[in-house]
Amino acid sequence: MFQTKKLLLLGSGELGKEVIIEAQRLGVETIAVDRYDGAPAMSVADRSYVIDMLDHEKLRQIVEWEKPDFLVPEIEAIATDALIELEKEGYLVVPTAKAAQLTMDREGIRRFAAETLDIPTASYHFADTYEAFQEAVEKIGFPCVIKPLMSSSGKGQSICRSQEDMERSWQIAMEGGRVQKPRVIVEEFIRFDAEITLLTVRAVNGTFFCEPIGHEQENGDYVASWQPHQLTAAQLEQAQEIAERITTGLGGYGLFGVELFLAGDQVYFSEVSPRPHDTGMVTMVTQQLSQFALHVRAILGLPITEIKLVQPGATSPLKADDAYDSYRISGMREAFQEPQTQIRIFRKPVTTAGRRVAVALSAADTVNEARERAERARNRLTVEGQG
Ligand SMILES: Nc1ncnc2c1ncn2[C@@H]1O[C@H](COP(=O)(O)OP(=O)(O)OP(=O)(O)O)[C@@H](O)[C@H]1O
Ligand SMILES: NCC(=O)N[C@@H]1O[C@H](COP(=O)([O-])[O-])[C@@H](O)[C@H]1O
Ligand SMILES: [Mg+2]
Repeated sequence: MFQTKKLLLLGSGELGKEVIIEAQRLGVETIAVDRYDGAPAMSVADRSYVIDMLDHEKLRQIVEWEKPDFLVPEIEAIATDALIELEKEGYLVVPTAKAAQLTMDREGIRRFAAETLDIPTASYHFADTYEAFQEAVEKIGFPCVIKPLMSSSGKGQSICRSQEDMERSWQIAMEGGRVQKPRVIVEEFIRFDAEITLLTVRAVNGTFFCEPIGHEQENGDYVASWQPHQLTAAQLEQAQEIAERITTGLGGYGLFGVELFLAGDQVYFSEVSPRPHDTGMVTMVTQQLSQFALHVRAILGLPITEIKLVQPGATSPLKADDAYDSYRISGMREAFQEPQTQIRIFRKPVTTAGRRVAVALSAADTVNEARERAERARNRLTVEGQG
């Protein structure tokens, strides 16, 4: 029998699917877990489980049953207190249980970055009643950004521009959060020139940075990403210093997506994913080792040498316009007219309005050309739904 390590993935979306593929390439046995059946990574894993990952006991049961060598969170919404316990019992949580716990909600990571590590961020306040929210908005001033503590891909997020927006912003946050805890972060609105993800790998032989990835967001969810994004020498130095400090603070081995805002000479930390990042899907066409391959190598305790950017590239995500119980994606023949273009179809079983279902990835001699190619390819794809 082939003896190998076992990796258990908590969260099985499009990013986890690529992690599993990379782990399998290195001979690792893979188990995918998510809250619903037919999640993308499940189709490529050795086996899978469907549980409520916020349920401490259920999570523990699966871990005790499978006894994995690596517990790899793929989303934030996990019973992280169970991960803390399991780590104490000797399980290896990627990158660390502390990283999973601090990034599970916005308060943990924001306080850690701004208050413990003294890293520059937008000013912020937390509120768990409408009255406290009103006070927080008053302190921060308009415009400000309102987000539920536990959400991702912009769910529940809004910009509050004036007194008239306040009730609406509170309501959006209450409906968009993942747990029914009425707590929000009110953030100063940063008028940034650009925002980037700095993929940072902590491996057995040191910390490595990928070329910065530029991206654009609409309603808190990404709509375009490209690599490289040119930074001035001063910006790059600050960005790498922030990334080094935050990832050292979280510890462990793995890849992190450090989200930063660039405003003039100032670099602000926004948040960090202790795992591959959606905007980092671009590395599947730009780097010799994608963010997923780097994550797996680092997790396994294997060394990383140079991270080579082979050519500029860009991504353009395809989102469903509505909720469909049954749907198909058409237009691949037309999309593939674009040179140096690939498509990843995630095969999510159902859609909701705005749910990401596929991504177009293009390479070119310049970032601009790659962006145009990816966007044209994605525009030729359509989500045709029923029900
Ligand atoms: N304080 C801010 N000032 C200006 N823009 C902001 C601010 N906070 C967030 N944004 C915008 O909203 C986007 C999403 O915010 P954030 O990353 O906090 O949300 P998220 O739900 O965690 O998204 P994801 O899970 O995709 O990373 C940011 O990338 C940025 O474009
Ligand atoms: N910004 C975080 C992010 O992109 N996470 C990715 O989206 C999946 C959830 O998608 P869903 O909400 O469509 O199920 C997650 O499992 C992960 O792969
Ligand atoms: Mg973000």
